[in-house]
Parts: sequence; C-alpha cells; structure tokens
Amino acid sequence: MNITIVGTGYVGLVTGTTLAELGNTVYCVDIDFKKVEQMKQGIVPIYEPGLEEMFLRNIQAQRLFFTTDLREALNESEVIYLALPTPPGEDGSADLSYVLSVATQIGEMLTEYKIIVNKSTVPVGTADKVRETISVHTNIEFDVVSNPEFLREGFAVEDSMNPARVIVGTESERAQEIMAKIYQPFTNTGIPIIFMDEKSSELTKYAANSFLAVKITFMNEIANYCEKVGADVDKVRLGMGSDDRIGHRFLFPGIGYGGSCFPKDVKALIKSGKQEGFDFQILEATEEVNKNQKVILVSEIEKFFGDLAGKKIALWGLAFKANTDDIREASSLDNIKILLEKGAKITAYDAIAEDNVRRVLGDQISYAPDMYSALQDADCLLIATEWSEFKNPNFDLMASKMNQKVIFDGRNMFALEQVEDSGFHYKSIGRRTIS
Ligand SMILES: NC(=O)c1ccc[n+]([C@@H]2O[C@H](COP(=O)([O-])OP(=O)(O)OC[C@H]3O[C@@H](n4cnc5c(N)ncnc54)[C@H](O)[C@@H]3O)[C@@H](O)[C@H]2O)c1
Ligand SMILES: O=c1ccn([C@@H]2O[C@H](COP(=O)(O)OP(=O)(O)O[C@H]3O[C@H](CO)[C@@H](O)[C@H](O)[C@H]3O)[C@@H](O)[C@H]2O)c(=O)[nH]1
Repeated sequence: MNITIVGTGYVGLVTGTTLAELGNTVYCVDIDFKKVEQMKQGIVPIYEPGLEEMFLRNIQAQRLFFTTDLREALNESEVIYLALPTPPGEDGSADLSYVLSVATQIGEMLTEYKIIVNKSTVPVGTADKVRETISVHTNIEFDVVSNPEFLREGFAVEDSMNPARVIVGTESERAQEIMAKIYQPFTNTGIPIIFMDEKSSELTKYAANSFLAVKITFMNEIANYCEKVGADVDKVRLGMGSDDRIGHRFLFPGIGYGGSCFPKDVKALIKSGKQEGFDFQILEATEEVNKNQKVILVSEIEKFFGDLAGKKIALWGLAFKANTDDIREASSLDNIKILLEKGAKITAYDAIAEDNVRRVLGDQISYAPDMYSALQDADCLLIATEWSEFKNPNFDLMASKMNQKVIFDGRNMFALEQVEDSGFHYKSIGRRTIS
C-alpha cells in the first residue's frame, strides 16, 4: 500500500520506517527542510537504537521517501498518517494547531478518497475536529481514524515492529478494512488489533500513559516512605511485582518521570477533565508528587553540604531516561536549574544527549568527554540517567578523581553491596544511606 506520514519525529520516522519494512511504499513529509535533506542523504536525525539499519535498508529498496511537498506525497497515497506534535498549550491542554493546520491543507488538496490516520496523542473529540476542519474545504469522501502510538523512545523500533497491541478507532467499515490490511502482518503473528470507536481509542492513549505515570509515582511515594521507616524499596518492589496482577515493570523508583509524553499527557487529561467539570484527583496528586520527586535529591545534597555556593557537582546523565537523546522534561534539567541558582558548578557527562543540552543551556554548565573526567575535583556525583555504562564503575578510579567521595543516585544504579566497601557516602532512593 502507498502511505504518507506527515511529521518525521520520533513517532513519524519510526512508524514510516516500520511500515516500509512491512512492504509498504512510504512518503515521509516534514516542514523542516534541513531534516528532510538529511534524511534524503541517509542520515537519521534522531538517536533511536536499531533505526538506522532499517531506515537505510528501506531507502535502498525504494520503499521509503522523504519530501517537504505534502501535495505530492498525498497524491501518491491512499492513507495519510499524522504524527505531528501536540505540545501543551499555555493552560496545559493539548495544542492541536499542528494537527488542524495539516488537516486544513489536506482538505484543500483532496482529489479522491483518503483515510487520515491520527497517530498524535490527542484529546477525545479530536477526530471529529479533524473531520470538520477537512470538510470545510472539500466535498470529496474521506475517513478519519484514531490510531494512537504506544512506542517508547529508546525501544521505538522494537515496540513498533512488535507492539503489545494496535488500537484502531473508527466507525467506518471502509476504513476498518483498509486498516486491517495495513496491520495484517501483525495479525499474522498474533498481535491483537483492537477496533473501537474513535473517542474510546483517543482516551485509551491518555489512560495508558496516565496509569503508568501514576504507577511510577506511587512507587516513588513508597520509596520515600521506605526511607522514613527503614524498609528497602528494592525488596518491596520485588515482593509487590511478583504478584502478576501488579507485575514487575514500571515499578522503578527514581527522580520522577520525564520525557515528551507522561508530563504533557497527564496535564492534558487533567485539563480535558476540567473542561467537562471533572476533577482527575489522582492525576493532580501525581503531578504534584512528581514535581517534588524530580528534585528530591537537591535537598539531600544541601542537607549534606549546607551552602552549595561554589560546590562542584559532577552530573552523570542528561537524557530523560537511558537509550535516548531526548531531554524534554528531563529531571536532569530541573536539578541543574536549582543547583545553579544555589551557586553550584556543574560538569555533566552524557554521550548521547549532550548536544541537545548544549543547545538549551550553552556554557551555563561544563561538559566532560567521559564519565570519569566529569568527576575531576568534584565534591559529589549526582546520577540523573540510568545509562548502562554507569552500572559497574571503577569506584577506586572515581575516588581518585573526586574531592569528596559522595554519590547521590537518582536511579538506584548500584546494589548497596556494590558500594558498601568503597568508602563512598551513597544516597539513593528508598534505600538505606551508606556513609
Ligand atoms: N515521542 C514519543 O515517544 C511518542 C510516543 C507516542 C506518541 N507520541 C505522540 O506523537 C506525536 C508526535 O510526537 P514526536 O515525539 O514524534 O514529535 P517530534 O517533535 O519528535 O516530531 C514532530 C515532527 O513534526 C514536524 N512537523 C511540525 N509541523 C509540521 C507540518 N505542518 N507538516 C509536516 N511536519 C510537521 C516537525 O518538524 C517534527 O519533525 C505527539 O502527539 C506525541 O505526544 C510520541
Ligand atoms: O519504572 C519506571 C519506568 C519509567 N520511569 C520514568 O518514566 C519516564 C517515561 O519512561 P518511558 O515510559 O520508558 O518513556 P517514554 O519513551 O516517554 O514512553 C512513554 O510515553 C510514550 C509517549 O506517549 C508512550 O508511547 C509509551 O508507551 C510510554 O511508555 C522516564 O522519565 C523514566 O525514567 C521511572 O521512573 N520508573
């Protein structure tokens, strides 16, 4: 099938590449000329493990094309996926301007029946809005389908090739048949394709993300309570997770959830609720707890050192989680902001996300070329991202570089036994402090 993807960010590019890998001819459209030029030259503009190989393979096979010309792509395709940004507007609600402006353009360009598939995360009722927007400009028949995306950054290729489920929201039989055809390769391998109405499909996405945000936040509160009563959150986590009604995944406490999705989607669902006179009390509490959790170690650092003016802090990890270059709503940034305000000096190391942080913070902080150089003359180390290379460090080498042997670990990277004999003061989340 010929398919157009509008927007080639994390979702659009991965979706486009995956659909090409499944044998479709895919036209990826973006307004960012520079990005499109890069992609035409075989350069993947984002860091996503496994993507480059598949991307190059499908370009070579002439199944994957890039353009800034929406009309050209539209004319070639029967199905148009929207993978456009839906950032929070000033009041926290999802900003639909990207989606609706492309809907307007599509309306003006339609010459024959098309299906417009919305992969962006959008509030309930957006399919109707897209339909109304397109209808203003055309009498030609079309369908709008909700098909939310559940991929995780860092595992985007894996999640797209082998999703837990595919949700398709449509009440049109014609659209349902075509969507079933696109996802037939998944059906063949036993992946459920769940058809439902558009509104339920749109809400499924917010409900799933918000539930996971609540799950993490609940564990962060349990972790904070563990510290009060002398329990160990790692043991509690194992004990809880062994009940398969709870499960082991997404029970890892830390310095709060970040990224381009959970914070904005929780906010947007709260806002959508308010518009109906409905209070999502659990989500409001989740937001509040998460806001504090993101910087919970700053007060620990202050408790340890007193005045932070002039203190040198090494920071391992800038990305909002491991295996991505994405720094949107990263806890590292919240910590940097407050630590700088308090007069600390920061040297950060993150091999993958450094460039993105440089664009935002410039030389407000220093950047180290490797994890050990970041520690030179540091009064303490703060760990903000769980990159694998931090998992089993040489504690002697670390000690030889640092002014003081002090670690604040926002990701519980080490088993307590790993640190026990190293002579480090080690403060993690929800576990005994070693000193
Ligand atoms: N990032 C994720 O892990 C993830 C996962 C699931 C769902 N989502 C949702 O998917 C949507 C897209 O997210 P993303 O992270 O891929 O965004 P992104 O910011 O990485 O990419 C969006 C792309 O759209 C392009 N764009 C903007 N306006 C355009 C226009 N008029 N025409 C063509 N291209 C245009 C931008 O240049 C950019 O390349 C959002 O609604 C998000 O909530 C994201
Ligand atoms: O046990 C855990 C799991 C995650 N996190 C944090 O939660 C945030 C989000 O992590 P993750 O869900 O892995 O990353 P995303 O790539 O943002 O993916 C989420 O958001 C996407 C965008 O909507 C959805 O498609 C995915 O299904 C959903 O997992 C990150 O800050 C993680 O550090 C924890 O603190 N503890």
